[in-house]
Amino acid sequence: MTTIMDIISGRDPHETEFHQAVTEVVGSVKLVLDKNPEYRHARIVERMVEPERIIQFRVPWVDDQGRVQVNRGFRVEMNSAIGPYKGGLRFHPSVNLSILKFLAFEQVFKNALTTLPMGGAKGGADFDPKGKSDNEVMRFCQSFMSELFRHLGADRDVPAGDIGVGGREIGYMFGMYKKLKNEFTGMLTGKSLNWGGSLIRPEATGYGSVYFAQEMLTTRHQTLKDKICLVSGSGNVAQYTTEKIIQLGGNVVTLSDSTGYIYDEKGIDLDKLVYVKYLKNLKRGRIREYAEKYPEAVYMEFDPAADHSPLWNHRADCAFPSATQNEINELDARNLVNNGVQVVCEGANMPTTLEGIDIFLDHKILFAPGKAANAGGVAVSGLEMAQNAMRIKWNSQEVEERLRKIMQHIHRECLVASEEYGTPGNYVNGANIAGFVKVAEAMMDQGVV
Ligand SMILES: NC(=O)C1=CN([C@@H]2O[C@H](COP(=O)(O)OP(=O)(O)OC[C@H]3O[C@@H](n4cnc5c(N)ncnc54)[C@H](OP(=O)(O)O)[C@@H]3O)[C@@H](O)[C@H]2O)C=CC1
Ligand SMILES: O=C(O)CCC(=O)C(=O)O
Repeated sequence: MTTIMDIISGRDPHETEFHQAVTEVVGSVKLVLDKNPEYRHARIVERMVEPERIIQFRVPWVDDQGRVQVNRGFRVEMNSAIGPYKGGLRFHPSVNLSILKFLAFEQVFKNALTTLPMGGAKGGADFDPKGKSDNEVMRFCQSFMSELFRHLGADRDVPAGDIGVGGREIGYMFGMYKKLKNEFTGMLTGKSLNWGGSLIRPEATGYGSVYFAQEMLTTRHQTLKDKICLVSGSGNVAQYTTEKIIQLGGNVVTLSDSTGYIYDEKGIDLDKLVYVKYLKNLKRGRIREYAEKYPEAVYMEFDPAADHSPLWNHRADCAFPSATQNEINELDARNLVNNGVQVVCEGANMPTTLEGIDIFLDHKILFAPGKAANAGGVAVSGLEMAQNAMRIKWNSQEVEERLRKIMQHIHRECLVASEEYGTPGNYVNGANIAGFVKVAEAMMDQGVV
């Protein structure tokens, strides 16, 4: 019998990240398909793994030396069964169709979990903003949007940020869209506060991830107070994960970027975090500089040839991988377990390999997959869309309270689904199944389209 994996690996044999994301979901939803043969008959999964539309385009721009540069831009519109396409844009040299298809696929289930009406998409370019001047980034963003604009709209497709795309890039892209379409609409989220952005959107992914960890700990009558936490990354998600952990009494001892990590045994407090935000968001420097400013911290360079990451080999209670995909492999997972970790909460998308996930599940670690744990970002994007549509603005308490309730709801949904399908406490199955059923039901209602 031909399996889903045969179909996708036959069609696109090199898309390893996409295969990984699909393997994980298919493993969970098999339980649903066995109970609901109508989904098999309607070939729901076969349809879900094929993007509704992929847009690929040339992005030419001129650098500060007057040389013409050419990048490749994409938007993968995966599924619009429950709402307009929604998901971030990633600017990073590693961007390709495999990575964007895995991200768009994950986004479909994540967005369904938020309970808000959003379909799933992801896009970006193999452009590296690192080391570029503001003017170069602006010219790139303008060129990127001069093609993508025709596919976007508040009721059609609403991108946001992701790796390499923050407030600066969203601003440049919004400006170009507005000029080309001569309209001011909420067709991007993550906008600045004074022109349509929502309070708490920058904080939302990190805060939401920590709320999710808190909910998981509550099931074991514990809190984050005094817990030692390993956080990877030092960008948007890592910064606000760290902030919320500190607010809840935990102790964050690591941060990283793609070249290395810092270990600060005394803990990163709110003052040090202010410096990290300045270093990463304004100075656009390297995390190494943290250890130069705070000599109590040590900096370790990553060895690209190493079989594990030393960041995950410290004594700790909780781990919040918040940098990128596949940053925790099987050996890292074993190291975390041997070092006493009880909670692994994925702020990044798919940061753990399939083998790593198995280790966590086998050891009954409280393991939250990214599509549940980091859904707070897109949830507040959904709230930004709602505020834009109503032409109102909620205050930060209101938005954060909605975020907290959404994360509690997602946590409950995951637990309920995992129990209903015979794997209690397995948040991977819970998230995949709860997200899948909502999208599958909408696809059944809407016929074969
Ligand atoms: N922003 C959001 O709202 C959401 C983000 N996510 C996910 O969270 C993760 C982080 O995103 P975000 O914080 O927004 O991105 P940022 O660009 O703000 O930060 C990314 C961080 O991860 C590091 N990083 C990036 N690529 C690699 C790599 N290949 N190897 C090691 N480190 C790397 C970066 O280091 P360096 O500076 O050296 O590149 C940087 O510290 C991603 O997986 C993203 O998809 C998920 C949900 C929402
Ligand atoms: O806010 C959004 O629309 C998308 C955020 C995102 O890219 C993600 O959840 O991975």
